[in-house]
Amino acid sequence: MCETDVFRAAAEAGPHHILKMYNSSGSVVNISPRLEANSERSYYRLEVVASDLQSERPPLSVRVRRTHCWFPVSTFRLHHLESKVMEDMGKSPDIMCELKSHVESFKRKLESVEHLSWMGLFKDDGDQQLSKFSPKPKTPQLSVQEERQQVRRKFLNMSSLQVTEEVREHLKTPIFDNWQWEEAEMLVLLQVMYMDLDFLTAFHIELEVLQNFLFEVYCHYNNIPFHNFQHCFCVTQMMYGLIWLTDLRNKLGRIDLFVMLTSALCHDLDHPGYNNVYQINAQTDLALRYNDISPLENHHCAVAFGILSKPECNILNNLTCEQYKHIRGGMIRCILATDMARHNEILNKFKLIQPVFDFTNKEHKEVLMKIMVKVSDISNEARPMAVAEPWLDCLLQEFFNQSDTEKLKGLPVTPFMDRDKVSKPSSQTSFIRFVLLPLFSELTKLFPCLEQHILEPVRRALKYYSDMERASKGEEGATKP
Ligand SMILES: Nc1nc2c(ncn2[C@@H]2O[C@@H]3COP(=O)(O)O[C@H]3[C@H]2O)c(=O)[nH]1
Ligand SMILES: [Zn+2]
Repeated sequence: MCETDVFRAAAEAGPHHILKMYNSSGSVVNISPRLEANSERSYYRLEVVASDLQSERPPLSVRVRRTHCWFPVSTFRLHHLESKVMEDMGKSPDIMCELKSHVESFKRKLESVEHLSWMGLFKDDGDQQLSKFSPKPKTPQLSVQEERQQVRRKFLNMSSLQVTEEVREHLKTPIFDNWQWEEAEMLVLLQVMYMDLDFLTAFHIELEVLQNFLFEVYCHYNNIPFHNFQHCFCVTQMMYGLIWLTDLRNKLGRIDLFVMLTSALCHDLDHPGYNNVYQINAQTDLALRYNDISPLENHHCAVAFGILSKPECNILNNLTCEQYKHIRGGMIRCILATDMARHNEILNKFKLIQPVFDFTNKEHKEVLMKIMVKVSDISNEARPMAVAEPWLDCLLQEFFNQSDTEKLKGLPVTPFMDRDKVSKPSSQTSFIRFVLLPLFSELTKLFPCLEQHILEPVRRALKYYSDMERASKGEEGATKP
C-alpha cells in the first residue's frame, strides 16, 4: 500500500471510527511525527477498534487489521506532507486538494486524544506477540480532580461508540491485555460488560446511572502501585471472562451474575495500599472502626454502598426490596470473602461440596460465588506472562512500601513483604504452589474447560519463576568466594 492509500483509508474512516496502529510484531504504536522509520518488512497496520453507533458507512473494513499496510514513515510526517501539498498546489490542484483534505481529516484524528489513545489488543497468537506495556505514569501537570474530569469527559464521549465484535470477544478471555487500555477506555469496556450481560434490561438500569456509578467507582480507587483502578478492572474482566467460559449464564440466575461482577468491581474500593495486618498493628481508624475484623474488606464494601446511596449512581434503584436485599447480601459476602485470612476456610468449604455440587443448592451457589470472586482477585498469573509480570512488580512495590513503613514505625514487619527476605521469583513460586494451584485446580474440577484458560498458564508461570529462582541461586553461588 502506498502512503496515499493510508491517508485515504484514515480519511475514509471518517470521524466516526476509532483507529489504532500496530507495528509488525503487534504492538500498538502512537501515530506521531516521532514514529520510527519502517520498511516493507516491518509494516504498520491500521485497525478500527470502535465505531460510532450512528455511523452509516462501515469502517475501513471490519477486518482491517488483516489488511497489512505498510507505509514509509519519512513521508508520514504531517507538516512535511502539508508543505508538499502547498508547494505542489499549483501543479495539479485536484489531486492536491484531495490530498490536503485527507491530511486535514487525519490531523483531526491525531489531535483528538481519544483516537490516539485507543490502543489495541488482538494478541491471540501467544505470548510472543504481546507487547510489554507497563503501568503508565500519570500526567504530572494535572491535579487529581482535573485528571478525573478528563477521564469522565473521554468516557462519556466514547461511551456511544460501537465497540467491535473482536474487542467484545477478546474481553471474554484471560489473555486480555489490560496495559494497553487507558482509564476512560476501561470504563467503556466495563459498560460493555454490564450491557452484554443484559444487566441494564434485567435490572432496569438507566445508562446514565450506570455511567455515573462506574465513574464514581473509578474515582474511589487510589493511585497506588497495585490495588488501583487497573486492578479493579482486571478482576472484573477476569470475572466477566469466567462467566462466559464456564457458561454460568445458563447455570446461575442473572441476579447472581450481577452480584459477582459488581463485587469484583467494588472489591478493593479505597484500598490504602497497606494490608489488614498493618491496619491492625498500626491501630488505624479502619481497624478501630471494624474491630480488627477484615477492616479493609469491610471498608471496600461500605464505600461501595456509599456510592450506591447517591441517587444518580444507584444502579439498584429500580429493584424490588427482595432483589435489593439479595444483591446487598451477596455483595457483602463476596467482598468479605476476599480477605486472604479466610482463604483456607472458604477453599475447604468448596472442596467439601465440589464433588456433589448442585447449582440449585443455595449454599453451594454462595460458596461458588465467593470462589469465583477470589479466583478473579488473584488471577494475574493466569494471564500471559507479558501482562502478568508487570503486575508482580506493582505488587512487590506495594509490599516493600508497607514493610519499609513498618520498619520505620517499629511495627512487626510482614515477612512476605520484606525486601530483605523475598525476591520476585521466591515470592511467586510460593504463591503459585501454595495458593494459586490448589485454588484453581479445585475450580477446574467443577469446570474442566478452565484447565487451558487458568491452570495451564499458572503452571507455565511456576516453571518460569522456578527457572528464574534457580538461575539467581546459581549466580549467587558463582559469585561467592
Ligand atoms: N505473591 C503474590 N501475591 C499475590 C498475587 N496476587 C495476589 N496476591 C496476594 O493475594 C492477596 C489477595 O488479597 P489482597 O488484594 O489483599 O492482597 C493480595 C496479595 O497479597 C501474586 O501474583 N503474587
Ligand atoms: Zn483485589
